[in-house]
Amino acid sequence: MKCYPVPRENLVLSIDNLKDDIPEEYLSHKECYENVIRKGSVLYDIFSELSKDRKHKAHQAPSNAYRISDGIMQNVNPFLLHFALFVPAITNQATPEQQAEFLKHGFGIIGTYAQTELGHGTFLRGLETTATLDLETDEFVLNSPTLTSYKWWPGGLGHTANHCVVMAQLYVKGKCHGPHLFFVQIRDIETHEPLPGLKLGEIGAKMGFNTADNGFLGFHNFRIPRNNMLMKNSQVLKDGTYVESKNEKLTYGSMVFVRVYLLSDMAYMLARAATISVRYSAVRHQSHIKPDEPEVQILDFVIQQHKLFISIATSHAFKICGLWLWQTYSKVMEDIGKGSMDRLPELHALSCCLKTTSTRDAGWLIEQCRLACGGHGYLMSSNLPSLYTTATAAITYEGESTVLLLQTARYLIKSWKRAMEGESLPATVSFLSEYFNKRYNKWENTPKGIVDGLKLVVAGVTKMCAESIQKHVSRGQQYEEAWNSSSVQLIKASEAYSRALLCEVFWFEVDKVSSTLSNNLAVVLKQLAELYITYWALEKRGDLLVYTTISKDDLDKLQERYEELLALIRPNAVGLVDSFDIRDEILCSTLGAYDGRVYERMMEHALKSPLNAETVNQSFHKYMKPVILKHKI
Ligand SMILES: CCCCCCCCCC/C=C\CCCCCC(=O)SCCNC(=O)CCNC(=O)[C@H](O)C(C)(C)COP(=O)(O)OP(=O)(O)OC[C@H]1O[C@@H](n2cnc3c(N)ncnc32)[C@H](O)[C@@H]1OP(=O)(O)O
Ligand SMILES: Cc1cc2nc3c(=O)[nH]c(=O)nc-3n(C[C@H](O)[C@H](O)[C@H](O)COP(=O)(O)OP(=O)(O)OC[C@H]3O[C@@H](n4cnc5c(N)ncnc54)[C@H](O)[C@@H]3O)c2cc1C
Repeated sequence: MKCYPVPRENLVLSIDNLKDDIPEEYLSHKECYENVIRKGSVLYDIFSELSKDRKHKAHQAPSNAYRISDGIMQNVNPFLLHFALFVPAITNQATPEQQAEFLKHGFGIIGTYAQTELGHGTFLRGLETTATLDLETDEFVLNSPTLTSYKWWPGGLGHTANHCVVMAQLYVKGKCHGPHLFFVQIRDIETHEPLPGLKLGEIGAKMGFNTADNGFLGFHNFRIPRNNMLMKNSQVLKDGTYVESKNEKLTYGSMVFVRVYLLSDMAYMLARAATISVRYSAVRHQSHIKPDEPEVQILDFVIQQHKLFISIATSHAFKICGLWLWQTYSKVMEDIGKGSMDRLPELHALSCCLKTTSTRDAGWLIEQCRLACGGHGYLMSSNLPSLYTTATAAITYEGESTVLLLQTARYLIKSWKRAMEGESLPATVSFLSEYFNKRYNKWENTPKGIVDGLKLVVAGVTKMCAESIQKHVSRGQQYEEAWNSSSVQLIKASEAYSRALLCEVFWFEVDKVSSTLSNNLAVVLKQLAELYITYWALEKRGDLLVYTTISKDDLDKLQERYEELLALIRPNAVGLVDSFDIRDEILCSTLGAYDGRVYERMMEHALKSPLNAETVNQSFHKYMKPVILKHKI
């Protein structure tokens, strides 16, 4: 068996059969898939060795080794779900004995996480796949009773995975106990043929993610041993006794893991887009600032700095907040391991709003980076279009953004009620209790002052939501109807909360470590953090005018400071994206390569187009020429 040392980028990137002769955009849908499986299998082998060394734990931050695959795959790795959800679901939701059993083949099996169905993605209690206990045979019988109950979307499900964790409604002795997770083999290990009683396939071409092999799966009286239900939190005994979980939401734990992780993932996606667009903006000369001087680097246009520097700052914000959220996640997982669920609602609320904001921001900021590169940003060889379609998928997967923001709003409203009753609150929402004492505080035009102002916005909007719900209830609506009637404001409360969290954590984490950094580094990091906070104060000036004592004069001063920060960051802009340290082979961009040879790389890439293999394409003679000659005067 090949034995790899812990992979380093240069080891992985030096493996010849991981390189593409033809750029992926010129391959067919099927060739694309076959190509990523070819490369993914090599990486899977390497990462399997790596993961064995690291003994995957439920809440250990995944190594960033999988980032190397971004460069190799140049798209989504169909094996990703194995590492992102299948293994974490088993280590999170199965007993130790089951883990030993299900993972005994180590990386000899390839899994995915099959929860979403054709008819349901958000409303998990509405999932239709059933798992019914057969007491006589000590098995569960899995069925897809309707077309809408077919599993639909799981990554790697179409043609890659041979196992999956399936979420199905548990039926024991005629009673439904709600969604539970089951370990299911779906293909023969040797032949890879679908097992009898299954209908498997891929769901077709998508806006992006086209190498993720998202698939569908239907069950027809498919039997699995009773022991294949993941039984760490709830159990079904041999005699059919159902032992319920201490908290039914623990079943959803695997989703929390990915949501928490996505903050860091988006930091990395943005770092790539910022690197490409800032480097390109340093190379591209276009137009004049002073009429009698040569054409300038487009990075010297202040509006270009306004478009791009927020992406540099946001990448650092997400990276720092991602570490903070990861530490929170790990602590809560440890508490749950000791039997305490107290902080699970807080973790759920934090992960929901931060996953949503980070994926949404990554989407529009990557698009802003693309647009800032003009026509060349529209080329697939710039890699900006692919970064956009990959990042924006995350706004939907792992919990659709609107739905998750409403989850956080649920937590904010509950916290507001507790605050009004004088209860003490977790630190992440304790500012709600201080609203009435602080809402008329004098505005401070400092990063801390802005953070305090953003928190007042959260409290003010949350109060408005609570009053709106109460108003609808007093007019005769049921609470759930009143909730629905107030949902536009509830989304606003969650968005404001998420922004305040990001600004607060970014500023105070940077402030905390700055004394340990070299002066130059501390200065630049603080400039980025202040740019981020000032950017969002200006974006949210309307809310600040409503809920704080900020004045027009304060805002004018903030605008001035923001423009000062752009000028201060300009000399370091290229150095800042270079410090993301993303190699050309992983950046995969003709516009963003370290050596700045943009035009040469663009031409080299263009010549790889199959269309350029001949000077006259056969279609001229077949189709064009007859028409031209017919109409020739
Ligand atoms: C080498 C290593 C690599 C590793 C890398 C990892 C990186 C990852 C990068 C990308 C990876 C993969 C690409 C694609 C992956 C995509 C995978 C998927 O998409 S899997 C499917 C995801 N689906 C969802 O997220 C579904 C969203 N829906 C829900 O979560 C729930 O249905 C709901 C929250 C919307 C509704 O819950 P419901 O039960 O219907 O009821 P309520 O709304 O009333 O909530 C009741 C109660 O429960 C609490 N709750 C809900 N969810 C959770 C949770 N997850 N955790 C904890 N608590 C939860 C909620 O707060 C309520 O509590 P109350 O006390 O009653 O208020
Ligand atoms: C690229 C990609 C990869 C994926 N990978 C996987 C995977 O590996 N495994 C897996 O199981 N799933 C996967 N999914 C599925 C994904 O998790 C679902 O698409 C997601 O959970 C949303 O569910 P849905 O698509 O059914 O949309 P729906 O839930 O039908 O939502 C549609 C619209 O209705 C709105 N809506 C729904 N409920 C509410 C509500 N309560 N209040 C207000 N508005 C509401 C939503 O906001 C949304 O705008 C993937 C999806 C994508 C795009």
